[in-house]
Amino acid sequence: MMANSCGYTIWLRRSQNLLRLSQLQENMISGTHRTHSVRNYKVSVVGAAGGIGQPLSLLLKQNPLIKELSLHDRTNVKGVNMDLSHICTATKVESFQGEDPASLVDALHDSNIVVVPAGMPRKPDMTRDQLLGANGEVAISVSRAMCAACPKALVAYITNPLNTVVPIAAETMKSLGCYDPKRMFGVTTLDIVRARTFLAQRLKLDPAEVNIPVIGGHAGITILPLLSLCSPKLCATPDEWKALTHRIQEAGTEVVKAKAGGGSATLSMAYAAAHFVNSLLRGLKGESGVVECSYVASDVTEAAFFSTPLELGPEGIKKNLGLPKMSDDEKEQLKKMIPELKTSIAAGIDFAQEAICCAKIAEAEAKAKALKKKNDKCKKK
Ligand SMILES: NC(=O)C1=CN([C@@H]2O[C@H](COP(=O)(O)OP(=O)(O)OC[C@H]3O[C@@H](n4cnc5c(N)ncnc54)[C@H](O)[C@@H]3O)[C@@H](O)[C@H]2O)C=CC1
Ligand SMILES: O=C([O-])CC(=O)C(=O)O
Repeated sequence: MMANSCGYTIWLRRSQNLLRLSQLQENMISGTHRTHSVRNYKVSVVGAAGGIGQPLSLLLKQNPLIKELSLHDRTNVKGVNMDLSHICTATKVESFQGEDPASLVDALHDSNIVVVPAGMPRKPDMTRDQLLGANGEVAISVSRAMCAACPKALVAYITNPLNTVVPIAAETMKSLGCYDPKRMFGVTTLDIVRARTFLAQRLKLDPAEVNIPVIGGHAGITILPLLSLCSPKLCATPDEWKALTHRIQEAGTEVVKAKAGGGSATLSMAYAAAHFVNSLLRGLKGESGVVECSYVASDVTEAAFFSTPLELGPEGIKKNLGLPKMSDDEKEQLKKMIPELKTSIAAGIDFAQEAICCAKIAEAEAKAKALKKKNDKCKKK
């Protein structure tokens, strides 16, 4: 009896420690204390069975603000759902599988946030732009489903080429009359995660102590880390400065090369996206002072989409904080990236317009077919 009760006490202590650990993890992810949080939101992940989708869903299952996690993928998502649903957090998980638009509409129904890591990753020697043919359609199907299922949700795209995918989504939602630029985001958080990591290595600090804005877009020279604003201050030679900027801009390619045909960044991206989704949730619940950089519709430069620090709120973007103060060299780099961003944005608008046109033709053809069928029936009578 004594031994049993002693064993039970040890077990209880251990499980309390376990609980404490998971509470700690939740707090780490959320930046909030569990007792002050409200588990109130539905978050959907499109592409949940993929390299990013799975670890992202695992992290979101631990977020104390999420009541319901809805997983969608074309394939293999049922097992991911079963697996996650055994984790002892109160977040309810459900899954929807299939290529048909109806399964996506069902998955997204009444979501507060839709996060999209669906689509093909790069292989070595590919540019992100080369993914447009394979991935452009993702933004169209998600936009259509959102207009039907959750027109007021915030949407966070991860899918590449991000600089083009977000304009495709915006154009598609516009054509359906449900576009709200305050609610659409391209996730560039991984660039900031990387910048903080590399700068912390250089400064010999904990990355948690390092802050830096990264503006622009999410490909090559359109990724502009503002090293002049690094906190704590970075003292380095111009060559070191250049090398650090280049490393941050090409970090995605570094991972693609290291994975040697096995895809691109997944775990660091899942970490970055979980952080970004948590910031969106904190904004939704009315927390003040939540600021993230993200690629959004913008009028701060000549590019119609651009990432700058944004204050987040219950409606998505509360305030675009605009371009931070830059050094002369950073201003030059900004000038150089704008034509590339404009080209990527124009490609997105063209892609969406073509799809809108095809959809209209298909709709007209279906109507004509139905009318002909009706006329033939009448003639027979
Ligand atoms: N924004 C960023 O910083 C980053 C973006 N990415 C991008 O994220 C995307 C996903 O990467 P991974 O997870 O590594 O790829 P993956 O191939 O491992 O997973 C993609 C998943 O999406 C699913 N999928 C594809 N089309 C779909 C559709 N129309 N509807 C529903 N599900 C669909 C697939 O079945 C698969 O499970 C890629 O385009 C990649 O380039 C990757 C890293 C960083
Ligand atoms: O490089 C890629 O293709 C994936 C990506 O966007 C990143 O890791 O930054």
